[in-house]
Amino acid sequence: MARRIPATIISGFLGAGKTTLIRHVIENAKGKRLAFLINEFGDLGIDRDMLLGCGLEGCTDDDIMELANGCICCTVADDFLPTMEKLLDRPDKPDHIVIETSGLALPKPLVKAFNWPEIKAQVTVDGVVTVVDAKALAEGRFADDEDAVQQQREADEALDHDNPLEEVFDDQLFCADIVVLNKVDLLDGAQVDVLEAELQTRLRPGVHLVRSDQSGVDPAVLMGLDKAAEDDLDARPSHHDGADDHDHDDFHSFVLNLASVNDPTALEMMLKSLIEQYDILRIKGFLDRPGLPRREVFQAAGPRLQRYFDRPWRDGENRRSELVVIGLHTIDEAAIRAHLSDWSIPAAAE
Ligand SMILES: Nc1nc2c(ncn2[C@@H]2O[C@H](COP(=O)(O)OP(=O)(O)OP(=O)(O)O)[C@@H](O)[C@H]2O)c(=O)[nH]1
Repeated sequence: MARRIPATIISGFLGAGKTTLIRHVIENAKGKRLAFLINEFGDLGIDRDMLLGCGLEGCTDDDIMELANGCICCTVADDFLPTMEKLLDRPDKPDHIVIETSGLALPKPLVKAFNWPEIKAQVTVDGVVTVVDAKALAEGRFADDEDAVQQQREADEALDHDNPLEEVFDDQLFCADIVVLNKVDLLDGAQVDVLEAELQTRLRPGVHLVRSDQSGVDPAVLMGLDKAAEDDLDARPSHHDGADDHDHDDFHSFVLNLASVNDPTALEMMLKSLIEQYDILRIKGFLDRPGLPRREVFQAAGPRLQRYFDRPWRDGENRRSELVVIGLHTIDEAAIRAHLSDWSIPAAAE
């Protein structure tokens, strides 16, 4: 058989640092021809646009393909396979394929898809890289809050008490060939030591863990693992083994269309308070700042916010302020929209 193209799957919970890692891989490609498939939860393709906005070589429309329509693990046949076929039909085949899954995706169904005959003949899963937000893990964001579970139990005996955040996080860890413990800059060394020791006990035997700040791991450490992950699915346990897909009804996302933002600090303060009040998991998107030539990226991963300017708005481009919000299915979208009514574009004008 001709040499198959290696594919690396980048997994990791919402906001862990997957796109940051992809950017780092692009910056350190060293002449390798890489193709990227980017998938995200929610209706706006922010990640791909953000990567294209960085203006790097290897960051063109052709290099970065988007897998739209929600979580890759549940849309494999509709979206992933046709996109891969398109990629493999190209005359200039890539040296390596990198796939960023959405933060809510289970990696295992995707790995499984590499056993489809059309794909298996040409591509193999070199490895699954799982990025972990060290700070979020230290804050216990993926573990059950015992008080909340108890309250729920008292309120409704029939409720399913599994924690969807923990399940997704576990599945991403169980499937990993290597784990990147990212955002260690937000913790002190002793905290990272404790976290790393605890995390290591949850990984499959032989899975290594590397620490990082800004996902700054040498791509040579992550790529070239040669694991052929599609051939050892049984070694990768999942909370969802036996089910065809997992329940994205556990999560909800919506898009906020905002007016031009004159006072970003006030907006930021409002969003910060909404994140705390409504336990928003992730916000990301772009802001239009009147009079300024560049669009502003806005990010929130849990309670931590970030803003920075990326590329200039293009001539004739519709300057829009759009943010994707992701939370659990219980998130009160109407209340969040009501709090932001002063910033919002009236529906008719959208
Ligand atoms: N302090 C700190 N922030 C980081 C680090 N890595 C990434 N971030 C920030 O965390 C936020 C989320 O990073 P992304 O790379 O977009 O995360 P992601 O996993 O691609 O997010 P989703 O695709 O939405 O799941 C951004 O604001 C990053 O700038 C890090 O090592 N330290």
